[in-house]
Amino acid sequence: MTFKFSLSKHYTALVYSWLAAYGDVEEEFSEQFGEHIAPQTGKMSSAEFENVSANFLKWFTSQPGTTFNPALKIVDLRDRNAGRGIIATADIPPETELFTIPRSAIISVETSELAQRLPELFEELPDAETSDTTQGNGNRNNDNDHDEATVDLPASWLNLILILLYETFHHSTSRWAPYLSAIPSTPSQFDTLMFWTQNELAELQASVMPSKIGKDSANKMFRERIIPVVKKHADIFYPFNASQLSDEELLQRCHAIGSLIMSYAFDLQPDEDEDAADENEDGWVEDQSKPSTMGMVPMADMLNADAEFNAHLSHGDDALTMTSLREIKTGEEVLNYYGPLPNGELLRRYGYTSIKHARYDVVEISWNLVKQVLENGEREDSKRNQVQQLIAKVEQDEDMDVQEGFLLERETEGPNDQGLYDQMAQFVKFPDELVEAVTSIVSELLEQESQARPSRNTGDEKKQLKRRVLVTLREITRKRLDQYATSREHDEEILRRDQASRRLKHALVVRIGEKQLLKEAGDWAERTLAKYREDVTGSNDPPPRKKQKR
Ligand SMILES: C[S@@+](CC[C@H](N)C(=O)[O-])C[C@H]1O[C@@H](n2cnc3c(N)ncnc32)[C@H](O)[C@@H]1O
Repeated sequence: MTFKFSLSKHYTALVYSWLAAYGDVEEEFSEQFGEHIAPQTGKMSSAEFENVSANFLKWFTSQPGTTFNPALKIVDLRDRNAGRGIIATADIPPETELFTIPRSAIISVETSELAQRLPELFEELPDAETSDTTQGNGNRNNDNDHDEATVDLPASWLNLILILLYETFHHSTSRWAPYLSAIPSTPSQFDTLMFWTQNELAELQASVMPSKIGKDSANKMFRERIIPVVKKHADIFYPFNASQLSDEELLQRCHAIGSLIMSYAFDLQPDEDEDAADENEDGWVEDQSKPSTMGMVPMADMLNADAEFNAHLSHGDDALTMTSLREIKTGEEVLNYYGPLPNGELLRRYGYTSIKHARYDVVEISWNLVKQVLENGEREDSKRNQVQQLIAKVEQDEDMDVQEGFLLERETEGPNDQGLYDQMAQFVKFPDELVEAVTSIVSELLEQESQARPSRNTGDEKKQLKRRVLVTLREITRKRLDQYATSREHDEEILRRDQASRRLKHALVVRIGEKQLLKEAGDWAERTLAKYREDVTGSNDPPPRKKQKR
């Protein structure tokens, strides 16, 4: 069986890591556009909510070529902050067709009225250069310095933003009206990091996630590449006689639509039997060399998701089909998969966290922190000078590329073909590049020491080196943990009390996950060190220390 990796959401997620961005947009949607904006699901009564779901389902099933398994039901999951979702109302066997969406029902360049009215727009937009991406799992030079991610959107993104601006401006006459009413459209409906206040973001403590939001460059992008297009073609974008939005209002509309695309849109791959994607040994297709267009896929985006999931979307020539991967029991939620994302990234892109995604948590270690630990490891000035010289040498070594920083992560396999995991994720090693850089510096230091005091040579230089490297790595995890204002235990206690706001809970899950990973990395260094401790004597290994945090 061949899966598209992350069931297509992966590309969306990657693309959005270019966008990575949204201003602290207050909810200021103009009254004049109220009629075009879907009601806020958060504030809707249950009856209204059900009504919107029912209208959407009726519209969906009336589209030529759609199917919807009668053992499914769209439900209100707002009591657990999960919006709409789909559950099974009867046991569903594996490999059962859940629903089918013909390509003609998807909102994309192929189906868009805007693309028919202004075809030149969709030929004009060149792909933006992706000079600095902020991909979630990539290494990045960051010392919790909160530098801003820069943003460049590929054409498929810009195209879909224009198309959705058009459709939402023309909501009441859009052929997707009942669908547009069922998906979010205002900033207050998103919990993605773009819409968090500074105080809320501060709850992420030393996580690098706030630095990845990139709202300034998103603003720039919208101002330069979207707003001028809408203004130039105002007669087409706005319904007849409708008043036009100010630049600020348009900017806010772009932010909401950008967030919608980030958390709802799919990349529309060609028929998966035809394309040339690379399939790995587990049957997961990990990359698409050239993702084609992006689209909003009604019903497929009503599914919530988790790291363990039970449904898969396949891309056929004429239609996309959602299929069960294993038995889905009565009452169980049908779940999609957004990819191997750490909770920080899940929160940034999708506005929620899940304990099952903790296996993918990561912690970034900046080169600055590594330097600090190496320098502080030496008490004498002369030795510190030596270390600084060695650090400078490593920094000039292009092969090492240390400025990018390093990523701590666990070893973990992907989900199996039932959407489950066969093994636990485990921390098994520090990043090779980090070990290499530290080893290169420590080995030269030891060499200099042994030349200065040949009488102290033990003949066990290799073990000595290994040990000093491990001590440094352990110290790096401690210093990185110190950058967080509170202890993991303290955070867990707040979560346990269950009185935190929704966003604080998400922040807690992210920072607890990162602290937990740092603990596992430190414990791993400690355990490995124990193997060498008895053999080697005479080092400046600082004694284990306990620092109390609140
Ligand atoms: C494609 S939509 C899924 C449908 C969505 N629940 C709705 O009401 O329209 C993706 C969004 O659903 C929410 N979501 C998805 N999976 C979730 C989960 N496991 N728990 C909570 N919220 C989830 C997040 O807000 C995410 O941005």
